[in-house]
Amino acid sequence: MTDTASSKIPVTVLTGYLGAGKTTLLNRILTEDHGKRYAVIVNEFGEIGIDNDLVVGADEDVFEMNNGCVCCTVRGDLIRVVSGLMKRQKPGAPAFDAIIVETTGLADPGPVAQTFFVDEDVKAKTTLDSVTALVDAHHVMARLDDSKEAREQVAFADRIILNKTDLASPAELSAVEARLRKLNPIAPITRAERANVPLDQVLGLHGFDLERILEIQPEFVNPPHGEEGHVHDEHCGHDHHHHAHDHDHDHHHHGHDHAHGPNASDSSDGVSESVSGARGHNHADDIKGVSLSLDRPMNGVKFTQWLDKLLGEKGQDILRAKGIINVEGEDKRLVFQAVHMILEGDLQREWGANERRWSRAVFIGRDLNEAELKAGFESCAA
Ligand SMILES: Nc1nc2c(ncn2[C@@H]2O[C@H](COP(=O)(O)OP(=O)(O)OP(=O)(O)O)[C@@H](O)[C@H]2O)c(=O)[nH]1
Repeated sequence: MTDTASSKIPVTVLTGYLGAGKTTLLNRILTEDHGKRYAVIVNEFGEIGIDNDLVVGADEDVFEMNNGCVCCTVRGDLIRVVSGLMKRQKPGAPAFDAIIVETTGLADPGPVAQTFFVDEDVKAKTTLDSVTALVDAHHVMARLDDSKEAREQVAFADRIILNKTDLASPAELSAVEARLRKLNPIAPITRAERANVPLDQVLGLHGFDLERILEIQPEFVNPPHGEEGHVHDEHCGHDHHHHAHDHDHDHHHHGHDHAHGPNASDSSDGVSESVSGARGHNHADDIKGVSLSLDRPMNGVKFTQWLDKLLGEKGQDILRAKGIINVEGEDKRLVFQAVHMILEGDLQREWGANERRWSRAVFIGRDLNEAELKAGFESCAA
């Protein structure tokens, strides 16, 4: 590949399933004393900006791409944001040393990475440095079983960070590593707690390997179906007669069914584990996000009890929950985070004088009862 990488802005894509530790790593990168300027692009699930607010020093250079359906809209959004960033560059004095893209936990990193090869404008100005996958050592085995996205994220990575090692035994960690190796025999695996990896293992790797990606996704540099330049071939996997590409763009829903080609096939006992059939693209697993908000202050005790009970009862199905709560009588924002039943919460910075003081939360999971969640959330009002 000919690449005048030095003059192009390196892009690091952070991937990894819901709750794996992407934001934790991002915050580490942004707070470390490196004297560099990073532009951050956050792609979040659900229509209420929460991730954006959980990124430290988020005032300036964080760009949000807010969409439920990553696979279809992310490329347009990303091109728009990256092009916008480039306009802020002055000749000879780059405004940014690097761009970091945090993808949603439900995303196949393919379309994001693809953007840097397919769009001419973006291609001319940026270079994909690496795709780094965060893995939750405690939950990943179950997710590799039931989620094609989780498998894709691992398979696609140039580097894997096996995070949350504090939540797994040495034997479990070895078993996880063996499984990751089957999906991705090449990417170095680094163990980490709270994503404490040296930054030189994440940034400036020159690690993106197009050759390898073309083995996993032969369609990688072919613009998607329906876009200019798309070439139909045997990898396309579409049924052109029933072009079942009509997902509803209701942002509460990620349960759309793309029916692009064969479904995931998983053989966990083979030598290598396959991600899916060629370009299989099926999110039929009925995962959806429910966004909740309330302008009235909340009773902190009621809210905590409600959340504990909810996670205790439905934690298996709640893949991820997080929120920022306006607690009555409290000047600080209560931030909570959950991955299944593992809940963390603490009071973080004070509400700003001009900040809208409201509570908001997002729950992502299977079979979520939106009406029940909403009623429960609102019953915590002070
Ligand atoms: N015990 C433990 N918890 C961790 C570790 N790393 C991150 N966490 C916690 O795991 C939760 C999820 O971390 P995030 O960094 O928000 O995960 P994420 O991948 O950005 O999540 P999404 O963007 O929602 O997919 C938070 O509560 C973190 O504090 C770790 O190494 N050990």
